[in-house]
Amino acid sequence: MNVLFKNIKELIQVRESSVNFLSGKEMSILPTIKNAFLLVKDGIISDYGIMGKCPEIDIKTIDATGKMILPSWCDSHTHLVYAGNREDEFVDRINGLSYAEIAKNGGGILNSAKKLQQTSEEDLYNQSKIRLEEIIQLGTGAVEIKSGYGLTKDAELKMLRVIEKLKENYFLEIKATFLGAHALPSEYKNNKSGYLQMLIDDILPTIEKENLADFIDIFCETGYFSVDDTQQILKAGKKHGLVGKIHVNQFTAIGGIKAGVDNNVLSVDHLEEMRTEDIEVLKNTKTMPVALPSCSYFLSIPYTPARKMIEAGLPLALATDYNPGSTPSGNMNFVVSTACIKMKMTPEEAINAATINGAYAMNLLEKVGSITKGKLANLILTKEINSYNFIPYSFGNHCIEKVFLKGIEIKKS
Ligand SMILES: N=CN[C@@H](CCC(=O)O)C(=O)O
Ligand SMILES: [Zn+2]
Repeated sequence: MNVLFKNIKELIQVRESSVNFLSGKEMSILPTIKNAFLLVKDGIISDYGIMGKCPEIDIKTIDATGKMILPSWCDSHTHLVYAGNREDEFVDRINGLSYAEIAKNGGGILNSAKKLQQTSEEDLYNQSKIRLEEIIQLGTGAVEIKSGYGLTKDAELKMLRVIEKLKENYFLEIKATFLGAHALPSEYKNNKSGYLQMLIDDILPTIEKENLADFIDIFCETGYFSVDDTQQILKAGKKHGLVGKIHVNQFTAIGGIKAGVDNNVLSVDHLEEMRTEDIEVLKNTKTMPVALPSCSYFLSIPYTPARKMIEAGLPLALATDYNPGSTPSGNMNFVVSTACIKMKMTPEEAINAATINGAYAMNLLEKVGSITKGKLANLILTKEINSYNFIPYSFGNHCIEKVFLKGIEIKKS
């Protein structure tokens, strides 16, 4: 698709050449061009600059007077393929039960797994595509989606095939993660090593053969999977060509971050409970810390200590964690606002964390995350706003007028 955007009030996140992820002080710099044009050819960003240099060509033109353009959000952590909902557990928590107590009583991840196992692949696809279309309208142009609500070979593969089908049918970038080690199914209640062996010997070879995943993940947490389990799963995933990611330090800090770094994981996600040693171990590594503020909001647990981490020179990405239990929301606009309001990130830091650093956390930096020649024209066109600070300021709302994927305007279906 070819299109020329003219009179853009401010073109946000402009990077001459593809940068690596942003850390520490770099995160406070958000390069922009005021009164700009942006030229898209064949779905790719082809040129941009000040209006004085706008080319005179005869192609579809969009006048963006008073409006801003920024790269689409990059949401590097979701579980948006799931069956049914868990609003009953939400009420249980209001009435005083904790997330852990609900899980202990057969709720939580096992509750979602039961529902998913009983749902056909077609039904699961239809439920999931509604959520995918919803997040596209909310400005997400690249997303990672995990399995992990199957917990049997059939159901895990069903989830990954649904993700594959979403990839085929939608224009946004999608990465798939195998999260078989999300919780221990009741059939394996007293046989955790047997379950891990089943994931490794039975499911991983099929995933590799059918090319169904890019990443491998595990819930490294007290009561779920240990640091040793994490090492085992990450190593097995690597053998099958999967890059590691981990759910870690959500409720307790048990040394999982070090295990992740030792295994060169691409990202460590959650990080609500961070010790000084966890921050230290992340310094000068290629592992992206990922914060999920909507999860902290929904579960009323601590927020990832963004200021401490950025001031220690670390990078930080922001993602939604869209899932039926801890975060039934895939709204990156809310994530960016909440990061500013509750984690005291500046708008510049939050936008960098939700674009460039999110793209890095999905190995998608070559394609998305900034306005750079050669990257995909996955774009947000805002309504008329005074400054980009209005994006996080208008929390609970959003200032998106239109979204474009590969230069094509995606209208609500
Ligand atoms: N913490 C582990 N997994 C999900 C929540 C799972 C659930 O409650 O369904 C998360 O990232 O928050
Ligand atoms: Zn998660």
